[in-house]
Amino acid sequence: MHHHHHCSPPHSNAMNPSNHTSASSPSAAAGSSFYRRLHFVEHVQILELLLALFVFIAIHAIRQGKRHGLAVWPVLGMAPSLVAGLRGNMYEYISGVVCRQNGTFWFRGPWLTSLNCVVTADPRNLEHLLKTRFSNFPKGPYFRDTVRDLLGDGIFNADDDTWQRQRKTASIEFHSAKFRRLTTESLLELVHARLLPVLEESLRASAAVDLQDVLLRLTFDNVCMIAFGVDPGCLRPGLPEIPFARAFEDATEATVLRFVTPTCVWKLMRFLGIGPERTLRKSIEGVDEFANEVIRTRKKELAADDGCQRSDILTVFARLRDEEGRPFSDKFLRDICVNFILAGRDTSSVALSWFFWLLHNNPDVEERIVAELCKVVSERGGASDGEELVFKPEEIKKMDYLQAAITEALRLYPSVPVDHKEVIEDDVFPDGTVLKKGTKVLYVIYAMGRMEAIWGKDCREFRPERWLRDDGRFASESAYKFTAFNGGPRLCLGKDFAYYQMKFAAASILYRYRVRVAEGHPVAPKLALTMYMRHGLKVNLLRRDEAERRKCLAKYYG
Ligand code: HEM
Repeated sequence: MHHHHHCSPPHSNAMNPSNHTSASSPSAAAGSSFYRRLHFVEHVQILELLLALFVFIAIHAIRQGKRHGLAVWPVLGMAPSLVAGLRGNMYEYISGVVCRQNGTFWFRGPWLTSLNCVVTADPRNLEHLLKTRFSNFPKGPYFRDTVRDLLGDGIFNADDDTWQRQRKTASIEFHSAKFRRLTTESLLELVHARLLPVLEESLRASAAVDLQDVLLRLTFDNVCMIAFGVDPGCLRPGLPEIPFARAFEDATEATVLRFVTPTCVWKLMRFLGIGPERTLRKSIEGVDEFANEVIRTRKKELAADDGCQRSDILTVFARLRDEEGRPFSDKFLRDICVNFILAGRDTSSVALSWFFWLLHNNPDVEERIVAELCKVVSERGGASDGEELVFKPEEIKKMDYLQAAITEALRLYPSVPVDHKEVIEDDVFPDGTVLKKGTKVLYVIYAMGRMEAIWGKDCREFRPERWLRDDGRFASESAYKFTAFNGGPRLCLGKDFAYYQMKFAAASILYRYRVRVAEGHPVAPKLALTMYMRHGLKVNLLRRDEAERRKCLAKYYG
């Protein structure tokens, strides 16, 4: 692997002082002109002076930009440059900067804000951060403070012991046979009794449908079944609004808003109960109401019948005892469930939405997936049962090309486009970046999927083949290069489940339908912690019949 992230010719280290000499010449020129002008001071308009000063500062800021990646303005830091990014695609914009700076740069926020941070997309730094020096890079107090009202002490928001204990228990659970049965059964029910009928209805009515919305409903219902053992029923004909889902979404959005609001401002708003903080309090009440009801019912159930067959997260944790032999509090059980719902709610559906959009633009890949599905079905022996066909878990496992195509979609459109950590003790990144205690580190997962240094010249192409070995089997990549699921001890716990879910849903849809994006539908990422499609994904469905499936099979396996 090569480590230089050359998108532009190699240039000096960001900290290199040698640039200072060249930076001082415009200052000298501006200075002498300043004194010359002082002679005629009565004639000089204040406005003109200010203009000169501005030009001087602008030249200096832009020169600094050459070294630091973005222009650095007095007082405002790099913030003005971001406005340019806000108008276009912010992720692309940041990727461009990080690429030009060889993988890492310092973002300088406006004075008196806490926005200074190191931005990186260098696999060496990622390995250092996520694995080698894991304990030196927790989520940190800033993050915890900001999301505590919604997430409490749940796994997403916890560090150290609180995190470790939940991680261990949940990890054992996620790898148990019982849990696997729960995921396959819940998904079978959701896809066949709910997803396919909704899609069939849209086909029959020849009406466009927002596939992202439908998929979001699917995974929300699914993760609630996994976490709570309860199906909230978002994915139903007519696509009804479910108060719990609404409350959950509002609470997440209002929490995210805190990250772009100065801390003292949102804390004051919370104290006064106004603005988005009012919405947040109300929606958290909505979430808690639902959660507490489920927890109450479950505890009664468990007390009445110890041999209860459930294997959802809530049941598993409700049975556990802490070191002193006491059961966990209802509040802690609530935190655990809410965190799992947040983690597993939108990531898979958003990934699938980008996946279907990429297929629309790459019909060859779509045909090859269909060919693989047909091949797997043909290996069953016996009759293939047409429209009623249900993929079996061992068949899903055999679909290497589909796995590669979904992974390739996640490389280009990672559901979590940026993530962050905080530095506990002074440290140095493998690329030489010096980190002081308390520094915030942003890692740009989105940019990492588009770096020539990592993926080669065709890094921007959708090419599932890059994930396949010569024998056609899927070959995974280092978690520090392909970072969509995070890496190290905090690797996504739901990764295997997510793949199963995405593959099962995608296979079931593609076997029956051709998914065409509605003409002229605008596609752009939304600026949020999860990479939603800003305008959803309006699609028309066309029936894929047996003749067409055979054609695909013949083309690739004939
Ligand atoms: C395409 C789908 C998914 C992607 C791309 C994804 C990605 C990620 C990422 C990037 C993280 C690290 C977040 C952080 O620490 O800041 C994470 C953590 C986590 N994910 Fe996923 N995820 C997906 C699906 C799921 C699903 C379906 C579940 C559960 C049902 C899940 C459960 C979790 C949990 C519990 C964590 C926290 C792990 C820890 O902190 O120890 N994920 N995921």
